[in-house]
Amino acid sequence: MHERVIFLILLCVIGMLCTVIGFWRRKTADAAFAAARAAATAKERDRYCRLAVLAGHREACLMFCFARSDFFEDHQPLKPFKSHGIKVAFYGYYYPSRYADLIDDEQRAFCRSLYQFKEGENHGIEFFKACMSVLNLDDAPYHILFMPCSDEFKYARRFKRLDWYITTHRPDLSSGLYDVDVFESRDSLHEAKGGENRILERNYRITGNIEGKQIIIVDDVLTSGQSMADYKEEIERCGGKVVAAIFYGKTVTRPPLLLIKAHVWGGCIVNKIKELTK
Ligand SMILES: O=C(O)c1cc(=O)[nH]c(=O)n1[C@@H]1O[C@H](COP(=O)(O)O)[C@@H](O)[C@H]1O
Repeated sequence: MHERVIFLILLCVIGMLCTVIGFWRRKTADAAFAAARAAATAKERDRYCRLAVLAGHREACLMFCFARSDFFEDHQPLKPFKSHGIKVAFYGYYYPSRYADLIDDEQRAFCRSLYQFKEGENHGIEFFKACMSVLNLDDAPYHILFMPCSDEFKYARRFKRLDWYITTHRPDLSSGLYDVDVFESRDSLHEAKGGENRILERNYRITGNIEGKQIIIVDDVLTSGQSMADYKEEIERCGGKVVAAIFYGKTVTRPPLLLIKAHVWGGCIVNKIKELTK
């Protein structure tokens, strides 16, 4: 009986200790995360962000991962890679707006320029030139096909200045802006349900003659690559051959939080060992 009481008291003490430690751990994590968000320099931001990750802050994990895209991403801007059997290059990482508080000024500025490209306020010529040059294709001429978007108006507004640039400045290329008829509006793709298995409704048809042409696809954002693969299928059905695709942005991927935590904990342990063995 006596032992039982002692055991229960011990359990209560342990429970209370865990609650207090958990409370202060959360407070520390919140404070470190707030400091990371307010940090004036990248170094300070990195330091506080690491502290917040060590204290288990979820959003800090994402912030840390977005700051180290060179480590966590499989693909880097302007470094071509293969996706769905297509050679692909992109200009920079796109961070969806829900992550706006977790990225730095430079990343935010890039996303702003991407939105401006989507809205037709940014012509995208720098993006186009940069991506085309890293593709290293040497079998011109190539025919450029733009990805049909949610309606005809947005399609023309987004790509008309690239069409102008290609027709006036690039004798090695031809523009297929008018090869595609976007005949009805559809919902924005990222709102479509089903993730990578979503059913894509085609709101366009290819009306131009692309038979035998070597095609390069141009789009604003690459996320899963599903719409690129679907467009490739339709282009090939019409007799074109897709040789590459370029994107203004690639949606950043989110590795498992455990991987991010392991990276930060690993770095912390290595630093401590270095300090002790100095
Ligand atoms: O404008 C969109 O629908 C859109 C928003 C967004 O946050 N992410 C995004 O990828 N998209 C569009 O979705 C298409 C790419 O999606 P995936 O087919 O998954 O690669 C592109 O045409 C983008 O314009």
